[in-house]
Amino acid sequence: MNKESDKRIYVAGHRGLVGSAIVRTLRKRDYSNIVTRTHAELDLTQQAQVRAFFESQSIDEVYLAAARVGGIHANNTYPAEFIYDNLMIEANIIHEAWRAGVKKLLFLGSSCIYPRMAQQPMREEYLMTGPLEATNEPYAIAKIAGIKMCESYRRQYGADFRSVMPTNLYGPGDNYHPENSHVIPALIRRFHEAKMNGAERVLIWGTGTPRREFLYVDDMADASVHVMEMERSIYETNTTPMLSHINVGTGEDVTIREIAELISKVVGYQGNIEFDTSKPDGTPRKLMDTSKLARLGWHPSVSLQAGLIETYRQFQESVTGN
Ligand SMILES: NC(=O)C1=CN([C@@H]2O[C@H](COP(=O)(O)OP(=O)(O)OC[C@H]3O[C@@H](n4cnc5c(N)ncnc54)[C@H](OP(=O)(O)O)[C@@H]3O)[C@@H](O)[C@H]2O)C=CC1
Ligand SMILES: C[C@H]1O[C@H](OP(=O)(O)OP(=O)(O)OC[C@H]2O[C@@H](n3cnc4c(=O)[nH]c(N)nc43)[C@H](O)[C@@H]2O)[C@@H](O)[C@@H](O)C1=O
Repeated sequence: MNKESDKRIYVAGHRGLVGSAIVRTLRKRDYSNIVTRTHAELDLTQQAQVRAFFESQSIDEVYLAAARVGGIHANNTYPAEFIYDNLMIEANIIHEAWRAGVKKLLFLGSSCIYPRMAQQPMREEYLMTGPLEATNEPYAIAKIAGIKMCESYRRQYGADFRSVMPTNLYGPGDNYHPENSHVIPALIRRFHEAKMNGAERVLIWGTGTPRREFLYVDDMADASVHVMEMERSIYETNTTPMLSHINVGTGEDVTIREIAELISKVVGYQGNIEFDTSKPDGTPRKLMDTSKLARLGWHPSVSLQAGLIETYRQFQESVTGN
């Protein structure tokens, strides 16, 4: 290998929201040797397939952005798939990457690892200090297992396996399924369809009072590469062997009512917004304390309004074709 940018980097989940943004970011930074496999080519829940992949590919670094992902309804309806798939994907990739001598790995967790009623903003050390939110507990338990696997392989084997905890993400390439998606893509689609059909009202799930922190996916990809490019000694000085993850977010949150109003404006919908309180609210608030990553030199660059405008533009282009 002649130079840094030639190293073989495997991006797991490269067709997803975050994986595709990580690939875009790596290419922009002139990394030329990016390895990808579709779900059909490599089922990451299958250990034998994952072992054969790592044994044959001489991978230097891994971004682990493959996972079973969904919004509040999907997490609540398919808990078995959310815990099983995520545990298997993480266990297979982390273990087989270590066996094959991968030099560096980044695991993507989620802000739902923190206790439901955690003090706000949530600092990295609040992990496992209280009960989790019920609607996504199985997914959160799998994500906590991923963090602990990275810590364990670092402690026992000296593997340079790192973890970042993203807040709620959105952006081009999201999943726009009407029920199983996250709130931003769900509402972009609902407001867009209401505008096209001249509907008088749009229903928003829950009370509208929960607060969420939203980060544009290209910022997330940039933060991921920032954490991977950091010197090992800097990562280790800023984490501990038993608490080695780093939060990624904007440090600001809005209510679901506010995000609904903003999306309706961006889409240009003129009707009414109403709330369906038979649907769950989930965690009342999950605002990240992002001061650690800020001290390490990373800051978000895309505002919520600018990110929503670009996301809606791409939704119209790629999903609806108008
Ligand atoms: N979106 C968000 O708001 C947040 C996401 N995260 C985390 O970021 C990471 C990326 O999420 P995101 O990009 O949103 O998710 P997506 O669902 O958009 O992408 C996940 C990718 O993983 C692939 N995948 C899933 N299961 C398998 C499997 N068994 N074998 C091979 N590939 C598989 C999917 O392929 P296919 O579609 O073909 O199955 C898809 O390309 C995840 O770890 C997630 O937990 C964290 C916080 C918030
Ligand atoms: C990233 C994160 O995503 C999930 O957690 P969540 O933060 O609850 O994510 P959500 O985007 O689905 O909902 C946010 C809020 O928005 C409200 N809401 C209104 N109307 C719609 C709506 O139409 N769809 C959805 N999905 N939510 C809606 C909804 O009731 C809730 O109050 C985790 O399971 C887990 O996967 C995880 O880590």
